[in-house]
Amino acid sequence: MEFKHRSVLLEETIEGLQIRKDGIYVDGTLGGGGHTLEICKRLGEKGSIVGIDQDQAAVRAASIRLKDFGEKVTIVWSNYCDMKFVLQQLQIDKVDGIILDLGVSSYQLDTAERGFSYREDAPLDMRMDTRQEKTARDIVNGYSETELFRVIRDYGEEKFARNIAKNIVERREKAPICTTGELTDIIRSSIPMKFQKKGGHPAKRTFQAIRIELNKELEVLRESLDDMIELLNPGGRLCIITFHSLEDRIVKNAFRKNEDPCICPPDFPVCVCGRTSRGKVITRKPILPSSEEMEENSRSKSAKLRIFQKGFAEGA
Ligand SMILES: C[S@@+](CC[C@H](N)C(=O)[O-])C[C@H]1O[C@@H](n2cnc3c(N)ncnc32)[C@H](O)[C@@H]1O
Repeated sequence: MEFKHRSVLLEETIEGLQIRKDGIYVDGTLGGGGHTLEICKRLGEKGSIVGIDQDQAAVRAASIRLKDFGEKVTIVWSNYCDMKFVLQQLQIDKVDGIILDLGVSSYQLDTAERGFSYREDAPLDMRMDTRQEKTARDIVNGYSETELFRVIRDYGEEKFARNIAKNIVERREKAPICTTGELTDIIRSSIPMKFQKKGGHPAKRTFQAIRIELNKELEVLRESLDDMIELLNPGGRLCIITFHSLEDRIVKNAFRKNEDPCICPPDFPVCVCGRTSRGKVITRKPILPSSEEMEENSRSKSAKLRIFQKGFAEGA
């Protein structure tokens, strides 16, 4: 199947990165290589980019799409939480810009057998990295009712999480739940009809929740942001596109924390507040897609871009 994905907030992100011709950049969520391609076009002879994705299909597709840029691009099949290690292996100490365009690609959603979509019947999988053993099927059939409730409520912000968790547990007592179609039927039967007409497909929030839990999307993001800021050269920028409020909150708070200066009294011998201003937040309010983009690409509707710039002096 052809790798189809329309890059979101493309111009805004490229502008936000303030690309230097001789700079080194990292795309931590390479996908189809849409953002990386635009960065490559703006790089001079000495500039380069490292593209990372944990999905092998994305790595393959981007390698083909970006082949004309030769050694300017290095593509790595990895998780962006290992960015520091990946760069160490490539003998790169600091970079001039990092981009993350979070979530799933259209290719992942539209490839039925990957099991991300509630629109088609396929095995319950949802792994971004197929080297991982655990799948969505293990969560649906293995988590306790309380754990399922927590995941669906917290990561899906689903009003009917309790009902859905209860019905999953009831159904799997008869036979394991193996397909996206079976799960979608259970979700439908757990949400009162009048609520199914609002807020998109009734299974959307529960599928999102299980995907986030399985791929540890929020933990990985939370634990990687400080490292990424650390990896930037002075003046370097971190641009992050999020697709739901849970991700956006993590990014917003991490950026703020890295902007706030130390608040310890000046006579304290060591810092106890744990804050050191490492730069500034460029986007007080997130950048949103234009109405034209939202109209042309419905997947962009929930996108938000936030930008952080590394300071020229630590603690400044
Ligand atoms: C929205 S797509 C990126 C699309 C890309 N910017 C483009 O324009 O073609 C998100 C990609 O990030 C990857 N991804 C998500 N979380 C990741 C992680 N923690 N580490 C590496 N890749 C990740 C997914 O596999 C997916 O291919």
